Amino acid sequence: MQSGNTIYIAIVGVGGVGRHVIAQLHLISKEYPNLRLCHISRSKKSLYAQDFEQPLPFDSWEHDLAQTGQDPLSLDGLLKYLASAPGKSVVVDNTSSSDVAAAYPMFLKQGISVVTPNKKAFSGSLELWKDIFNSVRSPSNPTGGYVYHESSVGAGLPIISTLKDLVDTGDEVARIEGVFSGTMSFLFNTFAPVQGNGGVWSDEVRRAKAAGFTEPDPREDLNGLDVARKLVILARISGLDIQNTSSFPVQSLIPKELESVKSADEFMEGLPRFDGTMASMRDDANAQGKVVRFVGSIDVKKAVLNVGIQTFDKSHPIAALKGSDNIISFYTKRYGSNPLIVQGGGAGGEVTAMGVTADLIKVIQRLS
Ligand SMILES: NC(=O)C1=CN([C@@H]2O[C@H](COP(=O)(O)OP(=O)(O)OC[C@H]3O[C@@H](n4cnc5c(N)ncnc54)[C@H](OP(=O)(O)O)[C@@H]3O)[C@@H](O)[C@H]2O)C=CC1
Ligand SMILES: N[C@@H](CC=O)C(=O)O
Repeated sequence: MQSGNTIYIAIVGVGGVGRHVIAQLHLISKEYPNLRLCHISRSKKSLYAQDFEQPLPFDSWEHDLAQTGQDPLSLDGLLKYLASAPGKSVVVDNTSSSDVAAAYPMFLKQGISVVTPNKKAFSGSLELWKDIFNSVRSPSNPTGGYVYHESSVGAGLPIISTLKDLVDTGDEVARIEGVFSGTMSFLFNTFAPVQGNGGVWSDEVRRAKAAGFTEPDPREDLNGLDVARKLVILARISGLDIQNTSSFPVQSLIPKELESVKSADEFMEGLPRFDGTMASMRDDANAQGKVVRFVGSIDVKKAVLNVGIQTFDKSHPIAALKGSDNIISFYTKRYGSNPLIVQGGGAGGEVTAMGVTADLIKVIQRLS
């Protein structure tokens, strides 16, 4: 028999991030013996512990999912299943699905906590944002679940927690700016390096996808929306009521001619035709001793957000980034003209899963 203190974990999505979350849960399971893996799903298959007595294995799940996986439960079905658990439960959403994101209030209202790197809920409609945070456990709502989404901005980097700490302790955040996309960082660092020749744009996009930096559909990175989503999340935490990603200018790097192609594969096939355009932009900047980089900024005081390409002197810290690094600067009243800066790998399965697992540990500690 499991005690009421047992915490049941349902993993939704086992791609680049989700599989590392399970591996990291395996690592921490000795420290948290009350943790049970009860459900694992991908888009077309799922596994679940029928009666909660036999938890799913942390090691052989992939084989079991392939061999004995069943049709996934609907989101309502997952809610009913978790609500019947003989203990507390947490949904870990490792998808980029808007449908799963829209279901967070439903889970939270039933006392089921949510941990996720998925940006869709927090950057979607302001109504959904409010519904989520009104459903979270609080003194006035003691039956709600907890929600944590650190990895929705900066992967495993402490961006959301840092901003929340600044806001909660009464600092005045004036401006947040930097490189918010691991994919864009990798692309521009390799395609337009400070020294030496850069690569070919479409080849670098393929490499970013193969490294697990891009969104499931890399057009979501190249169209600027991934960065725009992150800015919406940070702006809302800073106190701005941003309606959605259409509320401010977002520069897209999707060539006009490829805007209407249906699949990501078709897009990748067409992309090499535009390598020359990207190379000209790089070479123009280089001729002025500069490099191009894809950045975002939030002027919190003026409620102005911007996403797009800018040129930087080769000596600028943004020009010197390596790999998939993000660099995010918080200008606040307390920090004055020397911003608080967070920098490091901003994409990839393992580092993103670290942020998710760390959030999960916070939930486990609060529920235990
Ligand atoms: N990769 C990164 O560096 C970072 C990613 N993130 C976020 O993490 C999330 C996951 O990214 P990543 O792992 O790279 O993406 P992947 O495409 O590698 O994995 C997505 C997983 O979600 C599954 N899935 C999709 N829709 C559903 C659904 N409705 N129900 C159940 N499973 C579903 C997919 O199923 P199937 O296997 O069948 O395709 C797949 O297993 C995204 O929201 C992304 O924005 C955040 C920060 C960094
Ligand atoms: N595709 C995203 C993944 C993390 O959010 C990125 O490249 O930053």
